[in-house]
Amino acid sequence: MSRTRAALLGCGRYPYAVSREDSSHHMRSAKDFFAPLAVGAPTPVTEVPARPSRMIHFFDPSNPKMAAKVPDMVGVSDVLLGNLEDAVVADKKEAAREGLVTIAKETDFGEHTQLWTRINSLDSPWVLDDLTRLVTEVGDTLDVIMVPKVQGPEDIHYIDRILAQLEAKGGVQRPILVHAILETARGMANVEEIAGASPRMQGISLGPADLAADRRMKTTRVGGGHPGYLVRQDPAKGADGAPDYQGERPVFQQDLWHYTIARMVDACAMHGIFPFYGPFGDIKDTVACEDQFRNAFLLGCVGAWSLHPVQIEIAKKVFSPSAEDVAHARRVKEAMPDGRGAVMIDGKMEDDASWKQCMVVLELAERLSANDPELAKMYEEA
Ligand SMILES: CC(C)(COP(=O)(O)OP(=O)(O)OC[C@H]1O[C@@H](n2cnc3c(N)ncnc32)[C@H](O)[C@@H]1OP(=O)(O)O)[C@@H](O)C(=O)NCCC(=O)NCCSC(=O)C[C@](C)(O)C(=O)O
Ligand SMILES: [Mg+2]
Repeated sequence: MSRTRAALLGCGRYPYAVSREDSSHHMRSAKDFFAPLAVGAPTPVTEVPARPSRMIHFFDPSNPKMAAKVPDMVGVSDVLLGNLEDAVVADKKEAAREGLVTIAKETDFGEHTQLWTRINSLDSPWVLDDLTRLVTEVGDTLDVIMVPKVQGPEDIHYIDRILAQLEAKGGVQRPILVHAILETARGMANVEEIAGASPRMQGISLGPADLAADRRMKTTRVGGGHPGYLVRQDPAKGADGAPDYQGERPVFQQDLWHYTIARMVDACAMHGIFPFYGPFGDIKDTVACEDQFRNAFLLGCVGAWSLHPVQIEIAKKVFSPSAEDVAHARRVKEAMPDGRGAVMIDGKMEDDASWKQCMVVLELAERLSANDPELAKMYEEA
């Protein structure tokens, strides 16, 4: 804002009045950013650990059948998430919270499976007890807390501080990380600031159902495409040379979530955190689920949610690079060991930039196969 304009608006006392574009008023100083927010809280991480998180498998800790399956899913799912929010009815909220405390205490999650939770929304009557109970009782077992319906960086700042206070109170040894769900138009408009709001930020997921409702999109599906969202080929010319509007014309269904996912991926990449596609509600349509997951994988997401055991395998398949891509990446690395110059491989140009693309694939393949002998074997034979 210019000084004249600031004066005209009656804020002439502040010659450098903070404009809306200047977000620094939301931020702590760079030097304080990695200091604990409470005396006795663990020191924040400077880098988000890149642990395999191809699927975040949701279970309802108040559902005895689902809860009983958790120990068998250790080592099968990269992430197990005890859900306390939507899909858990109001009179089961406490049972879900207590169920999760018990599961966290009694289950050995091993080295490769993380335990996450999704807490109730910040305006709900349950969230304060969710945080207090979980962090002080099982804070050292919980890797990530997923926060629903995040509207802006102020929501993350609130969580950041209260987590530090509770970690200090519970003697938690390492900081619990935070994952935001993008499910409101305001959250979407603030996604870059949300991604950078705290060193605890681990990642962001798309929440397609709440987001669709909040935006007044007209799909009633939980994620996935829509046959009405399409482009149609031009009409062919009729016998008289005029367009034949009545003739058959192929249509191409488009991805309803393309803009949202792409923007979320950029926000996450710019802040060194991880983007995830969210849920795919049509459990029986495993084919379309795989397609949606793959679109997200290709655009940069590292994983998706699994709502039903059948979706774990889909995510594992999609979010692990294919043997073919790994083999190609290796060939490029062999042809250009230091990643410089330009060469031809199978009639295609490879250079410094495509070498980097190959490194993304190889690094992911290495990280995943370190935990998964089957995958390691597949890549070895590729
Ligand atoms: C879809 C439902 C109702 C079908 O449940 P079902 O019982 O009808 O399915 P089934 O095929 O008959 O189940 C077979 C067996 O698998 C078990 N089972 C089934 N699911 C699971 C599971 N997740 N984890 C572990 N076990 C599971 C189930 O208990 C059963 O066990 P049994 O053989 O012993 O009888 C059920 O799978 C379910 O409740 N899934 C989780 C739903 C959920 O968490 N929703 C919230 C996330 S999506 C969301 O919130 C939106 C978002 C982001 O916020 C936004 O876009 O805005
Ligand atoms: Mg939701």
